[in-house]
Amino acid sequence: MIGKLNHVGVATPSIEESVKLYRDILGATSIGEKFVMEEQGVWVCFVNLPNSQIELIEPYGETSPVRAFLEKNPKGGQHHVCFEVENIEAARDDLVAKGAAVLNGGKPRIGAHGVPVIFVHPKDMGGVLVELMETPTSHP
Ligand SMILES: C[C@@H](C(=O)O)C(=O)SCCNC(=O)CCNC(=O)[C@H](O)C(C)(C)COP(=O)(O)OP(=O)(O)OC[C@H]1O[C@@H](n2cnc3c(N)ncnc32)[C@H](O)[C@@H]1OP(=O)(O)O
Ligand SMILES: [Co+2]
Repeated sequence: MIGKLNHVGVATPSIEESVKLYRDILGATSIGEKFVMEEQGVWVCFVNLPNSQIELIEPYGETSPVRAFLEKNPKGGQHHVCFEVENIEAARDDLVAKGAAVLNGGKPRIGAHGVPVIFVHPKDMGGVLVELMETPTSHP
C-alpha cells in the first residue's frame, strides 16, 4: 500500500537552531521558510533533499501534539516518518480493518503539502509514529 517516503519529521524546541544544524553542519542548501499549521499545532520548516525532505516541527499552541514528545525529549528528536499513498480514505479503511489505531478518529486533516494526512499510533507500528499522506499529484 505505501509508496514513496515523503519526509521524516523531526521535533525541535527551536526551528531556527535546527536549521543551523542542517545548513551549517550537514550542508543542506535548500531550506524553506518557517510557517504555521494551526490545525496541526505545529510550526513547520522543510529541509529539501534530492530524494526526500526533513520536516522540522516545533510546537504551536498549548495543545500541540509535539509538546509531550519534547517534554520527554527536551533536545528534540526523530518524531515520525511519512509515506505517500494513492488514496487516503482507502488507506485509512485498510488500516482500521487490520486493527491499527488511526489517530484523530480516522479523520484526515490537510497537511503541510496541502493534501490530506492521517497518523497511525506508534504503539501499533513498533514504536514509530507513521504519517500517511496522499501523493500530491494524485490530488486535485
Ligand atoms: C504538519 C504535518 C505534516 O507533515 O503535514 C505533521 O507532520 S504534524 C506532526 C505533529 N502531529 C502529530 O504528531 C499528530 C499525531 N500525533 C498524536 O496524536 C500524538 O502525538 C500521539 C502520537 C498520539 C502521542 O500522544 P501522547 O504523547 O499524548 O501519547 P499517548 O499517551 O497516546 O502514547 C504514549 C506513548 O507513545 C509514545 N510516543 C509519543 N509520541 C511518539 C512518537 N512521535 N514516536 C514514537 N513514540 C511516541 C510515548 O513515548 C508513549 O510510549 P510509552 O507508553 O511506551 O511511554
Ligand atoms: Co509530517
